[in-house]
Amino acid sequence: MQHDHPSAERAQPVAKSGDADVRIAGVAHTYAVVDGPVLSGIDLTIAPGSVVALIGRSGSGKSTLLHIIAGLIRPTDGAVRIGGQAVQGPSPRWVMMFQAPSLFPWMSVAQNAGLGLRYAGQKDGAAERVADVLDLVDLASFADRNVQDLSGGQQQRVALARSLAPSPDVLLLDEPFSALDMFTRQSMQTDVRAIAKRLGLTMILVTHDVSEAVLMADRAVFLKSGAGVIAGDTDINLDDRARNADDPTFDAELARLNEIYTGLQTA
Ligand SMILES: Nc1ncnc2c1ncn2[C@@H]1O[C@H](COP(=O)(O)OP(=O)(O)OP(=O)(O)O)[C@@H](O)[C@H]1O
Repeated sequence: MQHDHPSAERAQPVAKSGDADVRIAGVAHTYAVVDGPVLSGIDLTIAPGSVVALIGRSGSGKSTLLHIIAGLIRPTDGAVRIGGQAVQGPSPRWVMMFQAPSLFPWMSVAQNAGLGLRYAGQKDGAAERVADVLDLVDLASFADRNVQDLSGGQQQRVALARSLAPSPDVLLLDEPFSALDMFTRQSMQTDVRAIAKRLGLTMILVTHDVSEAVLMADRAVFLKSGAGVIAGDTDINLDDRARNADDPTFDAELARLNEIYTGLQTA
């Protein structure tokens, strides 16, 4: 595996994503089979090119909110706009990455990465674009390999390449690294943040792991279990060089966020 350094630092002709903000206004959601709202009165504006972590305990509605932002669930109330465009369904401009990479096992790495372009109807220059995104995720030399021969972390990189190929404005991550071992997870966290920053992507990440938020995000938004409301919202002011578990400022920021999180559970 070749991820000692973030490939995002390399100069490659990868198309920049358009800087897009995400505006969530008055979003509420109730599932038909569940008593009471899962989300209520969610107002949130996310700056273009920023990385926001949605943190909350199991069942607090994080995934529901992410699915609403992705256009995979229509909210019971309220609306989401991305770069000024109303979200009314899935789009290649806002793409979601899940915990399971769901690749086609009979296809090569490059073929899987190219599927994002096929879904988006972008045929022109597809081979070059696939080569660019595979380079971006450090898999250039794996292009012709069968995805079944890759490690879990490498398969997640293929899924990331597939998501990035159509040059989305917004990348939505639903705990995508939680099945990976600690070292692979940390390199993915660092690399994905670097890639998002390089491309100008707005990124929203769902996690219940506060350290993942401190490693990856510019801002943490806390959802409160039971109420389905935003109960905390704080900037994470860390230099990228301090975003590793060995840095004292990282530890201090982690302790500060843990305190907020713990306080919300007992309030
Ligand atoms: N499709 C669905 N139909 C009915 N209820 C659902 C559905 N999806 C989620 N729920 C319920 O909505 C609530 C919030 O679920 P959600 O998955 O959004 O929370 P979460 O914070 O992402 O949890 P986790 O961290 O466990 O994934 C839970 O009570 C869950 O059981």
